Amino acid sequence: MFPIRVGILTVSDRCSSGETKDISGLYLKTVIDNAKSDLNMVFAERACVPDEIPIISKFLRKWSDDLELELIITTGGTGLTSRDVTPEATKSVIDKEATGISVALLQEGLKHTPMAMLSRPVCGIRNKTLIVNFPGSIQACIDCFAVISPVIVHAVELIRDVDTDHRIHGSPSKCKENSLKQSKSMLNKILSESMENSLKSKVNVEFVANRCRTSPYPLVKFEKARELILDTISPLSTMDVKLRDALGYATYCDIQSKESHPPFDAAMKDGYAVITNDGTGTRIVMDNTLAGEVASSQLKPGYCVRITTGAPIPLGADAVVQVEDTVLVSVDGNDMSEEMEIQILKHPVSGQDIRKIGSDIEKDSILVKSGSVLTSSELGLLATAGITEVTVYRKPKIAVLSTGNELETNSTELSPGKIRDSNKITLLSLLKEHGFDAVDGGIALDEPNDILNKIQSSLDNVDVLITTGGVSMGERDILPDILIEDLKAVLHFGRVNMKPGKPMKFFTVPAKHRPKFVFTLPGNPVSATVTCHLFVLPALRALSGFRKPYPALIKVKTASEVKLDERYEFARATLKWSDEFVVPQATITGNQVSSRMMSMLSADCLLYLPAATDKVKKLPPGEIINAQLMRNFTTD
Ligand SMILES: Nc1nc2c(c(=O)[nH]1)N[C@H]1C(S)=C(S)[C@@H](COP(=O)(O)OP(=O)(O)OC[C@H]3O[C@@H](n4cnc5c(N)ncnc54)[C@H](O)[C@@H]3O)O[C@H]1N2
Ligand code: MOO
Ligand SMILES: [Mg+2]
Repeated sequence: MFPIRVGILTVSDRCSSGETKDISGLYLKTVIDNAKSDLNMVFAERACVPDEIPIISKFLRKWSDDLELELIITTGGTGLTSRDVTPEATKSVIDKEATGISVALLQEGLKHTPMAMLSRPVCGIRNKTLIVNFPGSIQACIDCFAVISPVIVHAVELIRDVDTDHRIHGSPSKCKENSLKQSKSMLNKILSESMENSLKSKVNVEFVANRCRTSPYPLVKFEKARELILDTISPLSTMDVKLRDALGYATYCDIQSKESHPPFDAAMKDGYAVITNDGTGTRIVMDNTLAGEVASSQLKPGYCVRITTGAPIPLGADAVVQVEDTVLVSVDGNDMSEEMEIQILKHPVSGQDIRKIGSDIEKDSILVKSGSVLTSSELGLLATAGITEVTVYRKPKIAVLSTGNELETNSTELSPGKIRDSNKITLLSLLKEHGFDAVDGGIALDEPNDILNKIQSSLDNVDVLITTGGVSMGERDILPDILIEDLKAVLHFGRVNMKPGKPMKFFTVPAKHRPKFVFTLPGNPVSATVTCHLFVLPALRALSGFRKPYPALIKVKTASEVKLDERYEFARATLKWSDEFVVPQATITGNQVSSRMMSMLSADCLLYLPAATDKVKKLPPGEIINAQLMRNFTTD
């Protein structure tokens, strides 16, 4: 059958006055344009009219009577407000109602929201034209189009009395589903482009034959790239936080103890506070002091005070004798409720089992240096010394943006040519593992305007943007051009002589208060993860005021021969400790191709493998090299 010509009539006062953009109409047009052959439909007419019955019905009549369109989809004006009159206008022009379609639309809507029951779609036939009412929202249009598209061809054939033995229709085929999925991904583009104030990129992707055939970005050494990043970065502003909110932050200044600890001479044992000169022998128990109390009387010769660990030493006492070195001599009264006399078995030494005031922490001593990361230990120490609030560097706000036309999320089944966006979850989680929260900046299509708008909307809200994909030599690897041409970004380096991660770039983008930092990581999942470890995490630490931004390297021993690459390589390896080895033994995790996340999975560390030279092309087994740990170790 001939393709079905579709008219799209948007009914909305606000759209027709130009107050808002007709996104739903644009979506329906795009879905039809995109899926011509799959759905056997072509876009024919589109208009946007106010919520007025005479105007709506005029268009419906004209498109049916004069243009003889097979299908008219209206969007908008189906609700309950006094201005919603699309169903009335539709009723006024149709000859027959197609109630089943209305029911199907309502059923679909109700799956998503009970609000769908407030829509009053009317579907019917005028002449040979099928007219269907969709609600105005973009989500409703997506859902409703998915519902009607599998039956439309057949419906039109029936309306036109076509010999249906030869009809081109059927159940919703894979092909149709795929077209719809693709249109959904186009929707992102439509939405970002039709947003008010959306930016238009200057980058042109049309003249592909014009592209550079060699990379314009010089290769820099790994160490140089790291240096360029840290030279650009200075810590962000500071803030005062309560101790319990300070975990993982770096201190702005040296922190001094406000108090001595212990704040008094304290017992280190449960026993008796004594006078050393009394030596061994019997003592009268004159008092007792629990931790938290202060003995009321001064100790006299021949007496002792029962004491618990942590309790203040009574005046006059100069040693504590642990209870194990004493025996009971007599009790006070007939029950065992109170000790009267005890015997000291061992001669005490002056100062024995007494923690002197300030022996753990001296008042005014420096407890934590500026730029130290606050872990549980620092926080415990500060709490001990009477610190309740600290000034720390704030951590950067971060967004992670994936780029690529091929990326799909949330679909149970992938469309042809598509893959899942795995970089997003990897990077968000990696950052979190290292104490940095980041937000999802979405997915940008490899389209200049979409990339520009997605970058800009992230940059509006963050200090650091991390992107993946679109930075190598492909015709749609346009991310760097957009940053430079549209956002006036300063490129600090454009390629690094390393494997994986060669096309990684680092930019600063001028902004009102302070520049924003953009790390454009390669799209290959391993390259993105490894460059995040090696460049992004140290940069985030530096921004957060960490005095030591780089992870420490350990020495490891190669388990077998390692072939060296011409680039400095960061191979993923597992580590094995054993009593025979002085250093752990590193075994590379199989194929190290940059797309293979399996190589990261069991890896304990990144091996720092030097680049091959004319003389050295491989490392023998047992060679000692540097490695960066990637996880905490536990054992069974
Ligand atoms: N002619 C040349 N081609 C390539 C070169 C080169 O020097 N000359 N470099 C290669 C290297 S090395 C790398 S690494 C990649 C980097 O490519 P891009 O950063 O431009 O990334 P894309 O082309 O967009 O994607 C590459 C690869 O990764 C997949 N990908 C992208 N995003 C994701 C994601 N979010 N989740 C999962 N997988 C993703 C994408 O589908 C591609 O397969 O370029 C080489 N080419
Ligand atoms: O530099 Mo790429 O990251 O090797 O695959
Ligand atoms: Mg590419």
